[in-house]
Amino acid sequence: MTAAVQQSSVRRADAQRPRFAHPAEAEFAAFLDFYRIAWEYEPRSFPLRWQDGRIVEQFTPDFYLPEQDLYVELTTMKQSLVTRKHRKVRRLRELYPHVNIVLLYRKDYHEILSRFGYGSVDITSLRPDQIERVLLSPAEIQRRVAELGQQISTDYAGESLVLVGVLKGITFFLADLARAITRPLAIDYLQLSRDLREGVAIRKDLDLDIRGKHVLLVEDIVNTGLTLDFIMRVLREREPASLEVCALLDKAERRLVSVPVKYVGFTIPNEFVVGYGLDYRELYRNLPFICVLKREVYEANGNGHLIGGTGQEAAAEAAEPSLVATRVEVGSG
Ligand SMILES: O=P(O)(O)OC[C@H]1O[C@H](OP(=O)(O)OP(=O)(O)O)[C@H](O)[C@@H]1O
Ligand code: HPA
Repeated sequence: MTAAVQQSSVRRADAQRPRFAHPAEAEFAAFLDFYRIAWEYEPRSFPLRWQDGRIVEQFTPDFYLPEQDLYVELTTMKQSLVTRKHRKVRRLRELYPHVNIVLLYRKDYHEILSRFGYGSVDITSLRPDQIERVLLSPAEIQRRVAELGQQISTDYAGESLVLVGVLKGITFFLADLARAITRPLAIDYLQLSRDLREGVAIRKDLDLDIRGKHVLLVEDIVNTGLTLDFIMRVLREREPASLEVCALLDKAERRLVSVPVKYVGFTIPNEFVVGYGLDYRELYRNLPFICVLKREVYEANGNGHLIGGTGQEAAAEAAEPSLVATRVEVGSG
């Protein structure tokens, strides 16, 4: 079964967009959309004062961010407004101590990202304006990894397995997936070398003997399928009890050879992506989200500003016909 999730799942179609009372609210909603943080606009009013059993004062925070169970009230630098809002927030906290609320100044928008697993956005000297678009937020990745872990745990009930990760893009996905699986498991790694003339070869082989074992091959991304096809043939010769594949990302449009990927995290459009283990010339693996970078970033790298090289590879990848603003699908085997 494959469930499709619109790329704009946390965004709203124009017709569904609320009428914002203030331009700053529309700007904040656009900021949240960019980082794929789910939001609701003014979903709840909190009574603050009563007289003769009637509500005489209430407070409706501007936004609710369900992923963090957090209300946000935006504020300006205007002192009279700030004082009034501080008073309302204080009162709300007294009356509803379990409600999380922050009063947010425009200059502090980016600070809120750390609550959503973004860490510091310029973690590798990457500025927000160098990101073309965020494809998958940390919360979306973690939710899907947890689902995959559950599904795999169910499918391997009563068994133990060997997770085989293909270095190096697998670094974070394998670490998270392994902890989401509740079956006993061993972890091993393969590393490949690629040579234009010689093709793909094993640079670092497994330490474990997988004969008679249930093997789950874990990949960060499948494009043409050529890498996976090669690895599957090598591993099958070792006669495991079973051999299945789990890939976080599937660029299905690029497939040249058919490969059986039983567990798919997300089917993504044909764009070059970085983050959460995926690199461009070894950079950006430590971004906690997955994004498409602006072309100028690759060009800067290609000129040797960051890590050297010609930058042609990713520029070529990035230049391939892409389905920008199409959708990300959540798939399962
Ligand atoms: O389906 P294919 O077209 O064969 O492409 C998929 C391969 O590309 C990526 O590796 P990459 O060369 O980026 O190495 P890395 O994991 O070390 O970053 C990925 O980890 C796969 O191994
Ligand atoms: O989109 C990608 N990003 C990073 N590394 C990759 N290796 C294959 N595809 C990709």
